[in-house]
Amino acid sequence: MALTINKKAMQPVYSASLLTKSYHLIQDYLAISKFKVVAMLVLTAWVGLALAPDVGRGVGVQFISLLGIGLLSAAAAVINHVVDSEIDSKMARTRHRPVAKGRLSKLHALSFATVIGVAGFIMLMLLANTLTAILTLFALVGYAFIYTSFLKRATPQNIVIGGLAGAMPPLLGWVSETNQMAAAPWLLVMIIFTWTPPHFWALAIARKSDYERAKIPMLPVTHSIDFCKTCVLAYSVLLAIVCVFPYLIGMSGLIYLSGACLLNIVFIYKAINLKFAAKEDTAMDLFRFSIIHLMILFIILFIDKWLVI
Ligand code: HEM
Ligand SMILES: CC(C)=CCC/C(C)=C/CC/C(C)=C/COP(=O)(O)OP(=O)(O)O
Repeated sequence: MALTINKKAMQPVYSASLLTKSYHLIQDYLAISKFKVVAMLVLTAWVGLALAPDVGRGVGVQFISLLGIGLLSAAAAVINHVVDSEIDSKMARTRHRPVAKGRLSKLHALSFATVIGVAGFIMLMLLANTLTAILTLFALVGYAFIYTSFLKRATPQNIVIGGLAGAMPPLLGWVSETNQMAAAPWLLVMIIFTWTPPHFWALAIARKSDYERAKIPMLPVTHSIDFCKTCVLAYSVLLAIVCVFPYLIGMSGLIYLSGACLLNIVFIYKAINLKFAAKEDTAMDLFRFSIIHLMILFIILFIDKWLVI
């Protein structure tokens, strides 16, 4: 009798703790996948796909192609958490990450990366094409191994060179449709490639002491904060120029051009502020704006192409 009562009393407690455990595990999986970054990568891949010549593929197949690109990007992010766990544990911004903190073992994280990575690759092979699968795999290797294991620790130009991997998704989206390379999507790659240095260096300025402590040669550490601010300003001007090219080659129209100019004026204004009139939060403000900038820019690219005649 006592046993039955106990059993009944324990059952809800057991279920609740299982539920809590699963919830925390999912939270950790999302964190090591850099879920928000991957969402942005998939947005840029989607715009690349949407701007490609229509070859009559179904929406379902397009969705699976984007899912494949997203899963391989997430796998790259998980490998980054494993390779960087020692560095992450030394930095205030990253020390609570699941692998750095020891909540997830490296083996557990790598198994997760393998499952989602293989799933993503198979999706691309079966429902997109081999070229997309191979290019996405190159991007994974570029970020997870070349940038994370080597460049990040080797040179202050780490994120300039390594940025190419994160800039690839518009090309991947385009190629998933057409099964061939073209010049136009490379312009979109160039936009993200030029956007990455001011995006990251703004954060690195605000978090310089973190990188010093972890002995990572980020630009504000190896050179000065002042020099880094000059580079941010120079790249924001370069970004404004590169953003005009989709209009110049006839890929996008006046809606895109107006939106891009407005966004880039704000970007340059904030970069000038950072260089000449910085307050405590100016660098983080620019970092946050860079994310909004890229998101709106790609949404405008889509609107310009599809919703306007
Ligand atoms: C080598 C290239 C890049 C570097 C070094 C870099 C670096 C970073 C860092 C350090 C953060 C802060 C993460 C945190 O708060 O824990 C961040 C956030 C973010 N990055 Fe980048 N990034 C790069 C490329 C990209 C690309 C290509 C995209 C998208 C197209 C992107 C989108 C984002 C987004 C959306 C966030 C905010 C994430 C959040 O709020 O959790 N980044 N980036
Ligand atoms: C297949 C494909 C498209 C792969 C690209 C994957 C990817 C997640 C790119 C984003 C780049 C990024 C967030 C870099 C920050 O790494 P960090 O180690 O400098 O930053 P952290 O200190 O926040 O980890």
